Amino acid sequence: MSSNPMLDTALLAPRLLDDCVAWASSLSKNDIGGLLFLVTLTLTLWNYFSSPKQRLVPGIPVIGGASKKDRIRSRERFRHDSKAMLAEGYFRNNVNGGFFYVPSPLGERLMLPVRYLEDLKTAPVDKVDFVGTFIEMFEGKYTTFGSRSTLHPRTVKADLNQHLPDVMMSVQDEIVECFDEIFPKCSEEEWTEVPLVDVITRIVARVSSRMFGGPELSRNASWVAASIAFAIDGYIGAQKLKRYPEFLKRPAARLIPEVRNLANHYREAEKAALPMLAERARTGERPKDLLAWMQDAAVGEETDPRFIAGILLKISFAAIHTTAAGNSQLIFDLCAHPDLIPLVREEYGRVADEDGKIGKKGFFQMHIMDSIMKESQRFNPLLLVTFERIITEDWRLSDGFVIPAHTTIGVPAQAIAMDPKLYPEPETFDGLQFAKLRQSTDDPATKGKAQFVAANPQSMAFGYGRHACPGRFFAGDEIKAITIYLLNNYDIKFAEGQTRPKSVEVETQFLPDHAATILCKKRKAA
Ligand code: HEM
Repeated sequence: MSSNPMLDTALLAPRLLDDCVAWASSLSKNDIGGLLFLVTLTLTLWNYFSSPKQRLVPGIPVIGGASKKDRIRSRERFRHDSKAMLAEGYFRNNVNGGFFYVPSPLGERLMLPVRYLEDLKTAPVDKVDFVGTFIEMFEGKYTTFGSRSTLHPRTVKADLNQHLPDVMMSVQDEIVECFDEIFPKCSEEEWTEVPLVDVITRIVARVSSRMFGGPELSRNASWVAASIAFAIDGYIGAQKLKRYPEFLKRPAARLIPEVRNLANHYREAEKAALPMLAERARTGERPKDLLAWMQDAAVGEETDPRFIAGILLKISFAAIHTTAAGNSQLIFDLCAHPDLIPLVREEYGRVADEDGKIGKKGFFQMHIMDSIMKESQRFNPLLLVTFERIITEDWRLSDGFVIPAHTTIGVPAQAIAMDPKLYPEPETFDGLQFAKLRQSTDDPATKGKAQFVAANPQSMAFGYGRHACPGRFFAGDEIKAITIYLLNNYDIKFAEGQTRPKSVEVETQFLPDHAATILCKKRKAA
């Protein structure tokens, strides 16, 4: 035998192959079934043992029990009963500042007491990884979800927020057109049943597109449809992929229709954005929209127009279904508490400009609407857990506690919002409580904390720190503008005997019920 191992393998390979072919042709059907099973098992085990493993910190309570069997059961339970599990963990362990693990299909997530947020809020992104949680949740390796580019958060923070008053003027024009074209036709006499979440999602997609690329983009029906479908296909595609072991996900992704559709959505985004970018580059025209700000702020690979078109889809994922969910929940709450509706209409009368539009000051002065939005979000936030991050290296907190590498951390945002230490009667819906708080104090910090857009350890719906949602100021004004247009032009209510639709739990997500409807009637012109 040669002493060169490479050569040995090369010499052996053809014989091995011949032997294998001879052996395989001698196998019966049953043998082949057994062989396939063995190969799958080996690859699954290899995949299991070769992927980074989470280490649990001893002594930290695990919701549902710490034994392997309990954890496997609890991981399944988390798919549809996450809210109760998180509340159990928070109220049993966290009130006095304890950590707890909540098992989930992704593994045991470590829920942190909020006092550690200060230690982590500006941690380096390669060690305390925000985008990684998206990539995991939405199978980003195969769906492209979860971009590490900072172009969109950068421009939303620096440009959109600065130009918000101008943007909101054209957004309000878009809302009028949207209701004309999208909202079901209603009469002044009869109540019409409206599938709320679907209608609001289509309106929010159009309105957001106006902010992304002006009327040219918002009137592009193919783009608007792609921006809605991108999130839905990505979400369903990711759920389907999760059924496969890691080594089978790539081939499976090629067969799952929703994942395959994503390429069409990218094509649609390019078809819409590339001519606009080219025209703007040619003329030097700079309208006040996200596309123009991204074109100006792009550096390096970000300057590729196809890259910008892709980011446009990713920002629509961050902006559309999130805002539509919040807006739908608010409208459900207004139907459940109809006494609040005249107060909102009166407030609008006080703050609106002469032309009926709401300006920068007007949006800020809508304390009643803002308060109801915050209360609605306290009960039904989009996410039960926020501040989700993957710890990539052992991370020592200021008091010496070490979070082991490969741990997904988070904060049980919705459970915190139900803490009687923070809210005197947490289970009672009081739409005006934040407006009263703002009125009752001169302290700017307390007034600030009572706002819908506040992001602090008591109000975690928009996350916290370095990655706290930069789009929340736009989302807040957008929800106000859409809701006030609805209330000014329609009466709304639930059908006789209908109760407030319950939100649907899907792991950490808490989604408005898509099947729920409300009744609408056109208001008589004054
Ligand atoms: C009510 C609607 C919305 C909700 C509930 C929401 C919620 C969130 C949450 C929880 C985060 C993660 C924060 C963290 O973990 O610390 C986030 C991040 C983000 N959101 Fe929103 N969001 C909403 C609307 C929007 C809108 C309208 C935009 C765009 C205009 C937007 C753009 C973003 C971006 C770009 C990030 C990532 C920030 C980063 O990478 O640093 N969001 N959002």
